[in-house]
Amino acid sequence: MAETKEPLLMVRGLKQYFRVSKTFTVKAVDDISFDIFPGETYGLVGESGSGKSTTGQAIIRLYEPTAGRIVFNGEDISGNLSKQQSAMLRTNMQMVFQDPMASLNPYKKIIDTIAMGLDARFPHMETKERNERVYTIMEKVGLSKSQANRYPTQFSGGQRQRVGLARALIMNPKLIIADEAISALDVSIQAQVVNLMKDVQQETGTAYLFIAHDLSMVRYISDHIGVMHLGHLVETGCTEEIFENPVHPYTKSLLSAIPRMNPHVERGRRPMEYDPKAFHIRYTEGTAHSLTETHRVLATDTEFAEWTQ
Ligand SMILES: Nc1ncnc2c1ncn2[C@@H]1O[C@H](COP(=O)(O)OP(=O)(O)OP(=O)(O)O)[C@@H](O)[C@H]1O
Repeated sequence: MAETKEPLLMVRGLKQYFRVSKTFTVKAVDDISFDIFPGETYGLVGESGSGKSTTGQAIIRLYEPTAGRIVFNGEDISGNLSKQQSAMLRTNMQMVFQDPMASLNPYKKIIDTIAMGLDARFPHMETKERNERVYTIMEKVGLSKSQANRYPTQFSGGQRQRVGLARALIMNPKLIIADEAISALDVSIQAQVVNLMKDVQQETGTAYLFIAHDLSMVRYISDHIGVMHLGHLVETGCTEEIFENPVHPYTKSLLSAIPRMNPHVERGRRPMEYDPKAFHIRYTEGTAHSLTETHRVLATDTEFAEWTQ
């Protein structure tokens, strides 16, 4: 079981603030902690602006974290990175973005886009081997070798996202951060890409940080889920626990907003009002050997007692 292993990624007290003016600081991510285990998927959900993307970007070190610790693959990567740590990160952690068209260079052939990581990391690799590796990975994501010399505009949205996944997979990463990777796709294509991601995970053992707002897809792919609201991780636990027994009012409100076919259920949607400043992390440390094993909720002691009665 995943929980008996050491976490692949440990995030502790991560804060990512942006100073936008002399007097105003955006607390995009405010003191969040969670673990991702090797080969598992951690779904990060929450409304727009809740800090999901910033969390992913801080983890892959597009930013210098304001505070907190990020331990990845046994290395503390929260401070200044050594050359060796940067190389480790560029190989073992990859990102797949929301808009495949915007993240692919339209003037670059697919073969060269997919090989970008290889070219940077192994500049002296023989062309034959490099191309063979690209063809293998293309096949893995359901693209054919004959498409390698085409340009992004010659692909559909779903195919472009397969290219994005191939570009990440070619480095054989331990963690892929998929930031709204399926949101721009048609619903039927979303399912195909998510199934592909699951298959790839089975085969390669890569872990995912799956950032999304579509809760049904998140439920389908994730082992654990974290719910973000206004920069806070208000609740985290295993997927079934969160869906079957949500504790935090925000999670309840988010789940109640999933569209249902039944009109009576539709009427039961609940708005959510609470003052996030009044909350603190009730369960910061799990009593068992892993943090994510404990269903953690951001709440005051009294509120927590009330919800769990
Ligand atoms: N570089 C930045 N400078 C200033 N503010 C930022 C920056 N990046 C993000 N923010 C702010 O941080 C907050 C969180 O943004 P973030 O993009 O992480 O949210 P999100 O949950 O991913 O939302 P979405 O789903 O819309 O992308 C927002 O208020 C955003 O405006």
